[in-house]
Amino acid sequence: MNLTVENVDIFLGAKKIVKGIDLHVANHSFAALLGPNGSGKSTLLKSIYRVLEPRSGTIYLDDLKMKNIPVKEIAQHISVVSQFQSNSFDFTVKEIVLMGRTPHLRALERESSADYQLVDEALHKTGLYELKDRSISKLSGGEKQRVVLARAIVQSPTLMILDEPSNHLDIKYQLEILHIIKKLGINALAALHDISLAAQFCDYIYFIKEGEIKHHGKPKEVITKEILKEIYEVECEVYEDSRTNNISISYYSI
Ligand SMILES: Nc1ncnc2c1ncn2[C@@H]1O[C@H](COP(=O)(O)OP(=O)(O)OP(=O)(O)O)[C@@H](O)[C@H]1O
Repeated sequence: MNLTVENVDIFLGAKKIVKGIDLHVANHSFAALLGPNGSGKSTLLKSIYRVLEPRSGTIYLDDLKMKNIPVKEIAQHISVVSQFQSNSFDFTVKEIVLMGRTPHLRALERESSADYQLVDEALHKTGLYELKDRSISKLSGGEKQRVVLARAIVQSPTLMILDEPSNHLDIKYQLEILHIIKKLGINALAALHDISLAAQFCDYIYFIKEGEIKHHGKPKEVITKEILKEIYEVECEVYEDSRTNNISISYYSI
């Protein structure tokens, strides 16, 4: 499903944290939300996956207002990858991943062999198959992060919302997780901190600062030293690697 955020304001307590944001993720694209600590990325994402209610503005899935769509139906379309919540310590990896099928089951319906097949595929994709019978409490931070991604994949979403999905991951798995998301070919919106990786994998970038979208565009249009200085207050040079065509950024020390 396509996501449209229209003129959204979000308050936390008395403070306006997100200010008049417009954003659009459509046509199987992968968009990144980039910005400094405290700029409002998680707050905006939480309003999209309905943990926070915007004070004003409208969020649409296709042309339906999100607040009018039943929660179960939303869960059939949107999956969320955020930080792992540690309240599921008794479950195995496979059991947690299987929970991703719940929105697609009727009351008391048992999972079918097709559901288990999806789980096995997601475990292979995320490099977790060997760990499938291990208790979630016995995983490293990065392994838990991959379990959350695997569960989100088996949910078969048409829109994935990710809040710093590669936070705990080493570089191999950062590359893999972004590659997996890209290959899903669905709409995805991810808050990220690594600008070069966002440039490499994302189709479109939104730069947020102090709760406002300051710039947006294709990676090569908006990842410039001038914009990075404005957003992050650091000096840098932006290069294009002639062999890979990827953007690389060299920062000056402060
Ligand atoms: N309950 C609250 N009341 C007031 N302000 C809050 C509350 N919760 C968070 N904030 C503030 O809201 C701002 C936005 O936080 P948010 O988590 O959305 O930022 P972020 O861009 O995701 O940051 P990071 O990159 O550090 O994860 C921060 O300045 C934070 O201190």
